[in-house]
Amino acid sequence: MAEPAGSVTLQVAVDAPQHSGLAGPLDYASERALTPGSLVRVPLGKRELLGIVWPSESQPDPGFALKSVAAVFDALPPLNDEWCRLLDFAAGYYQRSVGELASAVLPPQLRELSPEQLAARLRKLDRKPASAAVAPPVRPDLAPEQALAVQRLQAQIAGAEAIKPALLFGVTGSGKTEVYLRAAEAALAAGRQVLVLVPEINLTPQLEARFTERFAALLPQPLAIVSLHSGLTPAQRLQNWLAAHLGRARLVLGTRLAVFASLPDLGLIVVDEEHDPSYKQQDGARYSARDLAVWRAHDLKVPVVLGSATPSLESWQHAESGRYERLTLASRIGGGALPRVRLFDMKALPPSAGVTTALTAPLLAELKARLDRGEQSLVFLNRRGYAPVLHCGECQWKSDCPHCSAWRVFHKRDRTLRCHHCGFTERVPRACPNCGNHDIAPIGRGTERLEEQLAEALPGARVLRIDADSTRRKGELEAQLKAVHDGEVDILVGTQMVTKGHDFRRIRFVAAVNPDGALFSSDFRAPERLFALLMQAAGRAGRDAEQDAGGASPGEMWVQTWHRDHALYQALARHDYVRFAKDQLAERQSAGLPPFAHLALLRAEARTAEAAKAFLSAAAELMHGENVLVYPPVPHAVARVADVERMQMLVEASQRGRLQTFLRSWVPALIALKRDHKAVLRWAVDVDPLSI
Ligand SMILES: Nc1ncnc2c1ncn2[C@@H]1O[C@H](COP(=O)(O)OP(=O)(O)OP(=O)(O)O)[C@@H](O)[C@H]1O
Ligand SMILES: [Zn+2]
Repeated sequence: MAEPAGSVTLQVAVDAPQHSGLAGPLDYASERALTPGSLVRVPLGKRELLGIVWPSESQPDPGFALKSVAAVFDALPPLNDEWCRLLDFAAGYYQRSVGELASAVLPPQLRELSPEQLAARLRKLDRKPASAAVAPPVRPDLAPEQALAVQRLQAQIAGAEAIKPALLFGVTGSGKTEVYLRAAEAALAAGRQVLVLVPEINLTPQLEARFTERFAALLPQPLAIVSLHSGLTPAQRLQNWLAAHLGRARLVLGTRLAVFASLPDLGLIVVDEEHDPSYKQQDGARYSARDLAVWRAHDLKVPVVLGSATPSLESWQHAESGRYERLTLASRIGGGALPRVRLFDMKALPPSAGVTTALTAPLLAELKARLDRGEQSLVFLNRRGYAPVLHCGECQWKSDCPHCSAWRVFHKRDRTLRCHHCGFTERVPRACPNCGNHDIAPIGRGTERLEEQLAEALPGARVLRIDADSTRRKGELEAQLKAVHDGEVDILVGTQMVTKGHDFRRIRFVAAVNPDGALFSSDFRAPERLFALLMQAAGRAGRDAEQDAGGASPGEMWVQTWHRDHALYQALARHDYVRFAKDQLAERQSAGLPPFAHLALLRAEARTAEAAKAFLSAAAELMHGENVLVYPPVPHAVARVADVERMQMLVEASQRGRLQTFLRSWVPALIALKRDHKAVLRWAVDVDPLSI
């Protein structure tokens, strides 16, 4: 029966911040019934916002006049149930409102366009020309281990095998990408869409090129292969999102936000470098795209592949317990050897002139020898800038940031002191601002200084630095990577930006010059991250087996360390992730840490540490007799940023369900509690926090 005009009550998810107390979808009146998942515009306070009609039971008459839906995006098919379930789950799990999460993950332009404008964009999609015809690609014959992995995945895709998340544990250069390509091919052939997630925007062009090369002939329709990440222009992002939503895009490649793409025929999810911390969103709704990918695949009963040479300990534990199926690629393509890892004992180094703590005499000699043979090398230092701090030898002044509990980093190129936390930037002073001494000097080194020192020590060498500073402008990174691939670079200096994922064919030698810092961090995940980073870095060396055969010197990695005997380095030297994981998991288990316990972190920020702490202490008071353990509030590792003090408090539960039950009642209580703590500027709950 058609209802009279204005009489339907709809639930609409809108971006009302959770802290406003408007947690769930809100009621609106509508002239006609709308399918759940329809996009609408609705009034909220003085504004008009994008909303999504949310699936719900039929609503009783509220007994008062509701505001009406202002406009309906009729031209756009509604988001489907599966998408709404994903949002519901993620919002609940990470303790945010559905509307807030939806607004964070939908293309920003959707919020700005009117229904007419959106309809015009949709028409524009129809006018996209098809790509030029290309020859079918040549596919390499699979190595035996690859073939086995592909076969297992194909069995799941074909429905011949029960669906179970697969952990593709493959050493660097073992051809994991080829396994993704074959699995994707099977899913595409079955008429399904494929979602491929990568941790870094930087890695998307390379991956897009590989997938396009493989599938361009199979998928000639316009927009059949698209990417989704925050580096796109708003118009591109909307276009690609729409293509996915309409089912035109068959293959979607993207960063963590792409896990929320609307994909009506989704049939396979790939998460490359699944251990990478970038999969965790670090503000707003702090979701883990990796974990949501696993949830989404489970919900849809489609296969998901998590790939890594150094899986997260969470995933590894699932493989050990049998919840995930482990698919192993133990050898490199072409039978190439993994690079030999040499732990270089800094204590044993005889003091000699001209030797700095990073560029030791033996390291320079090795780089020189490689240079003379025309081989490429990579020097890895995870710190950008020229030097982490400037120092006055007279009065001991240091270049601290006036707004943060951190040093300002010296950047020589533009002669600035820059705070990497709050961005505060000043010209480098000519003399010590404290005592006037002219002799102020940098302490320590970043990539910029390393680059300079290398160029001085090895005249004639073509040294290139790649880090966040050298790649600020669009296209710079691509150009720099191309120079490396084309052999126009002898020595590449870089941060972790260059250690991840790149298929460098010419690099034979990798040196990590100062990695010890993370060994003694208070964060229990620091060793896991360091190990992964160094394994990745090592993995950039000697990737081309033909060069091995061609008599080039063996691929090698040097680690300059003061702690040669540390178990982490010993495992690294043997490429023994399995042993490393076993040791770490034993430690985690005896300490009651994840994956054997489940954590949430309550963070609070205020002008004073006392105010932040008072809120956290009061929050702890709220939870009497609960099944969770609360640790005392502690300052954040960088306690003050931009004049704001940051405190945090850890909550631990033995089971995920218990933690969730607890959070469901605690978070609303925190919203109320905040009203009595006016000095608190911001607070947030981080579920499954990554850095502590
Ligand atoms: N079966 C195969 N035959 C020949 N070459 C292959 C095969 N599989 C992969 N390759 C090539 O081997 C190289 C390494 O593969 P790939 O980049 O997929 O490794 P990976 O396991 O993803 O490495 P990493 O973890 O270091 O990124 C690539 O250049 C790829 O084209
Ligand atoms: Zn600062």
